[in-house]
Amino acid sequence: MGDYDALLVLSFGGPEGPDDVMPFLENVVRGRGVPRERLLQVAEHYQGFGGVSPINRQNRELVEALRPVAGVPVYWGNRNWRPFGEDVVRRMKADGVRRAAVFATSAFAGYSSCRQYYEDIARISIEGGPELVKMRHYGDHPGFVAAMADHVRAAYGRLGDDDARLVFTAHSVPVSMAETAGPSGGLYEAQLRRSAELVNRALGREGRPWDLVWQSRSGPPQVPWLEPDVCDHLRALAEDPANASVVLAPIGFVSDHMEVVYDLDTEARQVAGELGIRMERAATAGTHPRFVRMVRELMDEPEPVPCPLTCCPPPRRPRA
Ligand SMILES: CC1=C(CCC(=O)O)c2cc3nc(cc4[nH]c(cc5[nH]c(cc1n2)c(C)c5CCC(=O)O)c(CCC(=O)O)c4C)C(CCC(=O)O)=C3C
Ligand SMILES: [Fe+2]
Repeated sequence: MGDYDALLVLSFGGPEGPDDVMPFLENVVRGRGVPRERLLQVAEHYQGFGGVSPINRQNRELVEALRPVAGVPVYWGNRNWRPFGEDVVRRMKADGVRRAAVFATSAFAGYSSCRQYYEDIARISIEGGPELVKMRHYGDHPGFVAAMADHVRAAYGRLGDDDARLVFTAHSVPVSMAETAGPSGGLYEAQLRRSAELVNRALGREGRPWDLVWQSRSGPPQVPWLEPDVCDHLRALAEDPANASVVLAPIGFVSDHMEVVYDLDTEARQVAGELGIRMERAATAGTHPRFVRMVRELMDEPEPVPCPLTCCPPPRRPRA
């Protein structure tokens, strides 16, 4: 349908050793007004894992899983760390690629999750190089929904408690960014809610409660971000003794990132333990075969209409 001669997996990138951590973080926050203290704190999270984020390994595994299904050569490049998108595009040009489907490792609308990938594409595109066509948002795709549902079901199985509270999480963003997501605003949260509802339904749990809460807040404290934070939510749930256990489902992430292994598996797990709540974290979509097949199905859809340039504008710099 889309007639692509290559597939480019475009991702965020992450450090792969202690010396990578600070240069990586400086790439991420360049000009974004993230306070120094927050940056040093996040650097500690990475150093606690030997300076290695799980994201690159997960992306390598995704690329390997895609090779036999994509039907075209598969490339991988990142915004913030090696292999950088700009270098990969030069290789694609040398290989004679003319028109590549771009699969961003972020499923939803919004500045960080969508617009920034369009900015990456504009920045890395070169004269005589491949045309780069970004695939659509896919949080509502049956492949993503089925993969998440399988992983949530497995978490319920490990917990052995069908009555565990189902708590979906996604990366918090500034309230102003959430309000301007999508052509008429609010689309990041609306898509996440829709996706959570579809997963809940796929589990045969319609009518039973689920929550969508936020994690990994950044930025200066005076800037409001989406709330409640997952740890505060666990504290609120603990007030009702009916909430003896919780399944956390990181629906806002397509693979394990530092935000998942630190903010959920380390921090939220500790809070749950202190509160006497039993907790299981569902796996991210990762290389679930249905999720992998989804990527090829996206390539077979009619070429997606690009988002209008007016939606998901970059945040205004907070004044120091
Ligand atoms: C919505 C969203 C996603 C989900 C969509 C998607 O998946 O793309 C996401 C993903 C990710 N965010 C990541 C890492 C970081 N994000 C930061 C900072 C920020 N994230 C934001 C939003 C999001 N981020 C925002 C509004 C900021 C404030 C600064 C700014 O406006 O840019 C910072 C700075 C330090 C801090 O945390 O304060 C880091 C290190 C990694 C890599 C993790 C790894 O290494 O495993 C990944 C996949
Ligand atoms: Fe982030």
